[in-house]
Amino acid sequence: METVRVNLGSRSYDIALTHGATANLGAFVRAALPKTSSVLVVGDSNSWPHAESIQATLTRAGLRAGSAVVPAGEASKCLERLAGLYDALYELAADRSTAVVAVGGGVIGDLAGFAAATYNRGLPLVMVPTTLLSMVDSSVGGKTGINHPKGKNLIGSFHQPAGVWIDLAFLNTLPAREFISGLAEVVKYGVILDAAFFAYLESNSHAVRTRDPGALLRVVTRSCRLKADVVEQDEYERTGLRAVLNYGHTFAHAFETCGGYGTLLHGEAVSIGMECAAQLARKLGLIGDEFVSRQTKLLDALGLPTAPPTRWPADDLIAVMRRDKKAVGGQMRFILPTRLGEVKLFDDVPEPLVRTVLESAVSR
Ligand SMILES: NC(=O)c1ccc[n+]([C@@H]2O[C@H](COP(=O)([O-])OP(=O)(O)OC[C@H]3O[C@@H](n4cnc5c(N)ncnc54)[C@H](O)[C@@H]3O)[C@@H](O)[C@H]2O)c1
Ligand SMILES: O=C(O)C(=O)C[C@@H](O)[C@H](O)[C@H](O)COP(=O)(O)O
Ligand SMILES: [Zn+2]
Repeated sequence: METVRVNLGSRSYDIALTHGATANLGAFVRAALPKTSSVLVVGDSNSWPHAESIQATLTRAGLRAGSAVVPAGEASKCLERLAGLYDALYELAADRSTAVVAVGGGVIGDLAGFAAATYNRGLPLVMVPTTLLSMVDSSVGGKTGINHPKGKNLIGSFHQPAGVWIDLAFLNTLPAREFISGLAEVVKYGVILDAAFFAYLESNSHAVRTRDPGALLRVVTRSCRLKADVVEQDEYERTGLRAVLNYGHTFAHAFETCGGYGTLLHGEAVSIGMECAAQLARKLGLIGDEFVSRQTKLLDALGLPTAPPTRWPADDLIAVMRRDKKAVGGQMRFILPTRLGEVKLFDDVPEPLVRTVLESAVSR
């Protein structure tokens, strides 16, 4: 077992990286949360087989374990499903030591995490990510929340988990499209923080895409460490540093929102968003053609899309971008690359340039 430590003072926690060792999760939860005697295990209709066996494991460890299942998919990041989790916590007679155990992808982590952040004004949270995307990104760092029909993740809070339990064996049941979607956030780390990691992905794209165990462990461990380093320095996205994790996301969130949260997977939208951000940076003279083509080639090699499936009206996309959480006074903000391994925040990008990038995106 490997461990990545997230150092946040009294909110520090371990990310445990295992392979097929989930029988030990009870001991992990007991060590992280010695005062906890009851848990609510939350999963979705696809992650449920894993969640059910986790519920049994936690019961064997002497914890009173209730459960709640929500329908799979992005649409579950909504008020109705959140209310269902509050009801389940009430039925369980949850007190402030009751832990929420989120077993699933980013949807379950964000939704159950927000229920944990708000029920009784805050319950302990344990993340058990079961998709690649949630292992490398959403289970780490404490962002929780749900969508507003007009804007992605507009309702939420920062609530760090008490521990993250990654079992790579969970990926054995993950469909290819979902696995590939998670790779977009992995490429993101290379672009924004680590040129050597980007080069590793270029040289090992086949091993990564075919889920070679060694490549997978390296990719997940490095991604968690890179994200933890950023979160440790700017936990609440106040200094602007954490915003680098939003590379490609100004565009991505607009695509997801205009698609009604049902057209593109989050990672697919991020991949297209990174392509748009690179095109924008090239038009601004921040980077050259070589950067753009290396990024596009890697995304292609990993099976990720680089153009939106539909031509959403630029006006609609821009309206969403102006309400993005990073926006200030309706001014769009973009994280743009300045060289491989480095990005900066820009809030003065001329709208016509953004429009050009959006309008040329489908035909690329
Ligand atoms: N909080 C954060 O920091 C953060 C970071 C990145 C993304 N996100 C959010 O995460 C969400 C995307 O996460 P995701 O890609 O994990 O999507 P997801 O949670 O919808 O999971 C993808 C699909 O895989 C299924 N699934 C999950 N585990 C499985 C398994 N082991 N075997 C078979 N099927 C399985 C799910 O039921 C779902 O159908 C988005 O809502 C995004 O906004 C949050
Ligand atoms: O953890 C972060 O910070 C991120 O930005 C990670 C992103 O991959 C993730 O999609 C996040 O939910 C987007 O943040 P948001 O604040 O724009 O909703
Ligand atoms: Zn993301």
